[in-house]
Amino acid sequence: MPYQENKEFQNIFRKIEASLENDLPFAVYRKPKQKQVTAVFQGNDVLHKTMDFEGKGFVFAPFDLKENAILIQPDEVLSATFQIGVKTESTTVEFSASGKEAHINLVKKGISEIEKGHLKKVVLSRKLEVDASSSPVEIFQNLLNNYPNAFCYIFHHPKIGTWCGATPETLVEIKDRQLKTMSLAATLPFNGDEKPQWGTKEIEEQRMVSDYIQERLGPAMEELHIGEAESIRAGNLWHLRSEVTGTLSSGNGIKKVITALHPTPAVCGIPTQAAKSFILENENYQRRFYTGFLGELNLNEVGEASLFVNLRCMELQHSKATLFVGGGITSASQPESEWVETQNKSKTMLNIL
Ligand SMILES: C=C(O[C@@H]1C=C(C(=O)O)C=C[C@H]1O)C(=O)O
Repeated sequence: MPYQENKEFQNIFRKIEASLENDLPFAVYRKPKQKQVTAVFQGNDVLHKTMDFEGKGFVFAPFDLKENAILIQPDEVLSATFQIGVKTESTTVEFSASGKEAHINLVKKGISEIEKGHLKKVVLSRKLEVDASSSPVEIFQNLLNNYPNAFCYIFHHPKIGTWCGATPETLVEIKDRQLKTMSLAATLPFNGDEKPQWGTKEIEEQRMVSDYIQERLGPAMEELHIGEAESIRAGNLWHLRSEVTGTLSSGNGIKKVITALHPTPAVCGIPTQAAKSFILENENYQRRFYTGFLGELNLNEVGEASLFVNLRCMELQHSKATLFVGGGITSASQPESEWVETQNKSKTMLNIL
């Protein structure tokens, strides 16, 4: 078991190991920039679903909501402070070119749909399989140690599988009708302390996400404010992000906000339905929970939610890990660069395996 002095934390780790052994559902997570780790354990293996988002617990929703959002019921909730320990040595990751041709062809097809005027933006992704010698608990501890600014989680349900990740993207936080979200898009590699130089492609791509949030969320809000775009670092990458804040109009709740926002153009495209159909018909695999969302639902109080987009994530199966990576395609995209971008994104998980 990974070492943490804190007794509460050791207890959580032991319970994770016991739940994995007994094949019982749980979710353990730490919110961005916080020290507290929360663990939600369900006492039986029933697969609970929530469609109205009125359930209470930890929600784990797929990209395509038709497949239903899973809810881990909070039969036992524990929390502990996590002391950040040693970062994983950053090793040079050996990339595999497997899947390159298929991804490049997919991106070319996406660009051609955009050129024909059927789409403005589409997010295209792929999966890659690698060996994972560490245990799920060790992998989770590596995520906690390496990505303090991300939402780090591990999720297990015997009927769904084991997933974990460190996502930089908030879907939405709602408390007392106050809402917070973000408009996140565009990617450049992080090289030392150099500030990223954004081109018009990236600036335009992020503005499209902000415009979408304004358009979709605006009608449900008493007021909505979208901040200036700024560069934020996520592991070995830079992104462009605007903070979004506002007050929900009375009568509008979590379901309304989720329906308005998910799937955002940061993970799907514009227009939403056409981009989603293109993704479902053309990507070479099933996304399942990648680019879905996850987090607290009515857990501390009814009407409160703290939800994150499931990016920089992987599914763990025995000693294999399946990683999921994608990127936004616009008319200015170049297939080869989009391939490299997915390789760079895969480092977030490859670095800690
Ligand atoms: C789709 C992913 O990331 C999203 C796509 C981005 C982009 O196109 O530049 C940037 C951040 C995320 O909104 C992913 O990490 O797999």
